[in-house]
Amino acid sequence: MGEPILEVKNLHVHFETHDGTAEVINGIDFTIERGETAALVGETGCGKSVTVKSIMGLLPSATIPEGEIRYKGEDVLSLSDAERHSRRGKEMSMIMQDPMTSLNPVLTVGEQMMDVLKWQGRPRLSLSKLVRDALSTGSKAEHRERAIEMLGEVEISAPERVFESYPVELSGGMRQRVLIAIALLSEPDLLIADEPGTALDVTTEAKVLDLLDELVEERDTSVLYITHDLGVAREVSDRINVMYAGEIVEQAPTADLFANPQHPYTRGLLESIPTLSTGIGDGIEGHLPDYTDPPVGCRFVERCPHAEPACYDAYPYPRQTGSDHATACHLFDGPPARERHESLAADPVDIGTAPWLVAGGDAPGDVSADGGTDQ
Ligand SMILES: Nc1ncnc2c1ncn2[C@@H]1O[C@H](COP(=O)(O)OP(=O)(O)OP(=O)(O)O)[C@@H](O)[C@H]1O
Repeated sequence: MGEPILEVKNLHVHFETHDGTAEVINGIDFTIERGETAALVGETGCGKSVTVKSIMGLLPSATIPEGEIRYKGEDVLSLSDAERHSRRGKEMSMIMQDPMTSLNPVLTVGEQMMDVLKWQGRPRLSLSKLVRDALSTGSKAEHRERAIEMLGEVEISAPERVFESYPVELSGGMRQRVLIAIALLSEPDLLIADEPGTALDVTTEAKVLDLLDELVEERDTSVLYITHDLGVAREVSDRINVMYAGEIVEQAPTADLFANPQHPYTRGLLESIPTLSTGIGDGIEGHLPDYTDPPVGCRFVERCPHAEPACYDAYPYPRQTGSDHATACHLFDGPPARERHESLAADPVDIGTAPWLVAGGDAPGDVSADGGTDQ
């Protein structure tokens, strides 16, 4: 195992709502190694953005009753706002989902990039430090040159013109490239990419994803990639964490996850990947549970075709189901995949073997090697 850059351990994130406490993130664990691209995959509303905003410290309305987030070994939850702010941008950077709302419409691209270069890594409201730093962080002309160079690196063909443009004057693909340029300006060690191609058409999305892949590979940047699409995760990531209703239900290296998908939810997501022949996937029937009143056992229980009574009552603690594969489902047995956290500790429950592992069993769908299902 390589050196971890980010470790999330037993993270719980709650929100107070009119209907009570929403227990959105329920004890997740995952690690990203240096230079690795990890994906967090799950359908809309399953808690991907809440997870990454917790890592970035961008959720002032949330409480974190338990858990740790370690960046380069440092416990970021114990840092002050100023200390976290100083790591954002410089150490960790984020590309948001929607390029139109992530860019400020009243500032030119150049003004927004210059702001990043001027403010990167500086704690807010520290005037004395600002004055000291002003002497050592490079001139306006140098910042301009660096920003235009970065626009060239994201393959914008007229970088000087785009530097002077307002976001509304650019196409969706150009705006997304600008966001990538801004996120990489400070050469962060960890980049969080929250569905960076979602707002684009399929061809432009593919180009933007390829470009991002190249840029992070050149820089050896670690990436946490957020997507609802397992097909996209397979293209971009070394390791996949499958998330359902605020829990990580399966994690494995990408090739292993596709060769041997285990959790019924993962298999459902695989069946949802559009196939070449039909152009559509089957989707998974049903809805996410209410976060203010989640099931005490498995959160997927109401949608699972293999649910047994025990699944309603017993929390499926993640088990080591392969040398580097973990699954949180009572159909899979194995040693605990992680340290047993008091609040979630559970004894194994025997509900038998996954039907698709039994010869002639009732498989939920034949997952073909290319990730789609044979129709
Ligand atoms: N500030 C908040 N207050 C209350 N609930 C919130 C808040 N932010 C997010 N949530 C809830 O947390 C749940 C998970 O949301 P989240 O945005 O993380 O999902 P997601 O997996 O990123 O979905 P998408 O792919 O649509 O962005 C949702 O039910 C959402 O309503």
